[in-house]
Amino acid sequence: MLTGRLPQQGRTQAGSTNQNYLFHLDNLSVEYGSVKALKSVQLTIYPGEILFVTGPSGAGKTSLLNVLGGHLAPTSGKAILPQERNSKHFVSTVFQDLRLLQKKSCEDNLWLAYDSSIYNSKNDFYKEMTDLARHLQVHDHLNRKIEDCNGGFKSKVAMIRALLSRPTAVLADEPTAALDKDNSYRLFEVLNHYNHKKGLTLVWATHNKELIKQFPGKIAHLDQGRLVYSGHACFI
Ligand SMILES: Nc1ncnc2c1ncn2[C@@H]1O[C@H](COP(=O)(O)OP(=O)(O)OP(=O)(O)O)[C@@H](O)[C@H]1O
Repeated sequence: MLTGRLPQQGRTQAGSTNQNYLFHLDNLSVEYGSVKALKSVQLTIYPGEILFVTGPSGAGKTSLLNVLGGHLAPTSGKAILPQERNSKHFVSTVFQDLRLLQKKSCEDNLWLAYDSSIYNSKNDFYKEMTDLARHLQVHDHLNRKIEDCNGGFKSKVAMIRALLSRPTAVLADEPTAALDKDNSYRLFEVLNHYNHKKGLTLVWATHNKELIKQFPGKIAHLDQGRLVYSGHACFI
């Protein structure tokens, strides 16, 4: 089994922020009317890191991912995002609701990620798509309509679509919520492989402590909108 790389690069000796980061949140807050979803969050994510965002329901995990993906503007503070600094960076988000086209087949949904400027040919894209589908054991049913698939199957399709866009970073919001233990591990192994092979940065909101223990990375733990712990996962 592949294991996660401990993310040391980009840190100065004293542990302070240097400029090689991918994402940087500076004293960032998000409010929805009177609800304070994120409070003065300070967070830096470096290229090639695996970061698990943890915390109880309502702690602010989705809000944090939405800020990182550029889908939600902070109420105050600053978010410095890779996709805004450099157009060669692409950040792909797997939302909790997956955002798949229900009436289309799985394969049609995956083809939405095809971009002729990043693939040499449609054959190359098709090969990568079928390889990923085989690893995640969905290859026999790619002609199924999304509306006819179960939740776990759909989350795998959404993750494959995200990876096919060859992103710098994947932001995934509870992607294993509908998966059993074996399928959760299988999905994470594929992501871990992309992390090792291609330096993919992964930010993963999850309640799944077993998964975190199995694949070492870092943790950002939120509680009522505050980032109360940021560091290596071995301390959970
Ligand atoms: N669009 C919104 N309008 C008003 N309040 C919101 C909105 N989105 C989130 N909230 C509130 O902001 C807080 C943080 O929500 P968020 O969804 O970011 O937390 P979470 O940790 O992802 O929760 P969960 O694990 O249940 O998905 C919660 O109190 C939530 O009710």
